[in-house]
Amino acid sequence: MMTFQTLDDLDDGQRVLVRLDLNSPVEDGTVRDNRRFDRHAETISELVDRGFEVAVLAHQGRPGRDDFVSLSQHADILAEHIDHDVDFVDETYGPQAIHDIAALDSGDVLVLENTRMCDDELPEEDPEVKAQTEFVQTLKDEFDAYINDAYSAAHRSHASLVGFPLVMDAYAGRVMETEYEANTAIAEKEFDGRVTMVVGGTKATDVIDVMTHLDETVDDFLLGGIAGELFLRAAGYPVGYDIDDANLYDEQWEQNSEKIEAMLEDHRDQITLAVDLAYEDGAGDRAEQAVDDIEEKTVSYLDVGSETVMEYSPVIRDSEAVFVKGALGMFEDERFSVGTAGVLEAIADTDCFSVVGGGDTSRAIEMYGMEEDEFGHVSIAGGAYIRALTGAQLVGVEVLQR
Ligand SMILES: Nc1ncnc2c1ncn2[C@@H]1O[C@H](COP(=O)(O)OP(=O)(O)O)[C@@H](O)[C@H]1O
Ligand SMILES: O=C(OP(=O)(O)O)[C@H](O)COP(=O)(O)O
Repeated sequence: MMTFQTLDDLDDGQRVLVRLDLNSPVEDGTVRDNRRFDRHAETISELVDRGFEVAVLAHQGRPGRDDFVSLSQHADILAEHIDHDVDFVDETYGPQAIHDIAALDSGDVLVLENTRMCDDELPEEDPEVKAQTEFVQTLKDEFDAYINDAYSAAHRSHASLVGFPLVMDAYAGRVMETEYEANTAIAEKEFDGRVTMVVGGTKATDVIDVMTHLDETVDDFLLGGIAGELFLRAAGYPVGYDIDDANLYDEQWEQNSEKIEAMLEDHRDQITLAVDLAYEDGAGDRAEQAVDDIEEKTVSYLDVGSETVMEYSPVIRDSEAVFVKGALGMFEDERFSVGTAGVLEAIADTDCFSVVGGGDTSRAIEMYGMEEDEFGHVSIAGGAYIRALTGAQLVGVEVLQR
């Protein structure tokens, strides 16, 4: 199955450029530790132990969003996970970065600044185009090899993910190897019984794209989060648009409304929408409202309601396989964890085969007292894993396999 080179094929002690996915939740400017650090720490520790000189590339957030911050905090969190010094430079490939890279010694680790702060990183373009960018052309000469460990970002055709393998010796890191193996095997599985997909989170565009390709594999889509509200909007409810200065709904509605309307038209019997939603009332408490009673959206809905969880749980109990992508609510705040924790508990209580994906969503497992081994596979990938479920190749994996 696997045709890329791995760390087993690489001689020790070389100068390596390693792409990780450290994209993390950011709350009031503070980067929250999560499973991605844990997993990538294994790759970095192995490289340190084998005497490599290591420079790390990673992204954080998207330009224009609150989570678009520097990687300086990530360097500190990574250092704690590998129990070893990690340096940081606030450039990705400028003169200071090149100076610090040149000064690396055996076993040193240097995190370079957020790749999305470079003009060349975005937007998505062909690997051949990305390989010719100044970003890739400048860094390629500083290293003996490129290692991609960022399976969870491998669905993006960005310079740091697809440019380097075309111009350097390229290898898969340990996370890339294990996530690729697990997710490819899952995509090939066949289930006799009901297959359910729980769809939530903030990245509606990713999930809607994939839903349109999974309509023959998945029997029931249970919706929540931002995607769920957009589907409610398409079904005629007055929700699913931005109020205040939020930027979660309208842009994604513009991009996806036709697809959502077509999904509802062609597959209404496979799609279950929330029957109630939760919001913060004037006293700061959780309040719930039936969607049928909403006349106008005057509050931000931050979770699905308890009635919805009661409707989703029996569907999960009757399923042979359940795939989760994205949280049903803002579970980081306990008041709005009812949907996400309720659905995960229903999965943990049954014998079904399950996959929980997403850097953010998988955090809810520990936060609400569940264990990883109550689920079939907990992936640190969200969008990449559901795309892999469709059988599609991920561009970042494809270039490693050339
Ligand atoms: N209604 C909502 N309003 C605001 N944020 C939400 C809502 N529902 C879910 N979220 C947020 O979605 C995040 C997960 O989104 P996403 O990035 O798509 O999933 P993942 O990281 O699991 O792939 C969670 O951190 C959660 O707070
Ligand atoms: O967090 C990520 O994806 P995910 O939320 O689907 O798990 C990846 O780092 C990709 O980030 P992006 O969706 O901003 O390109």
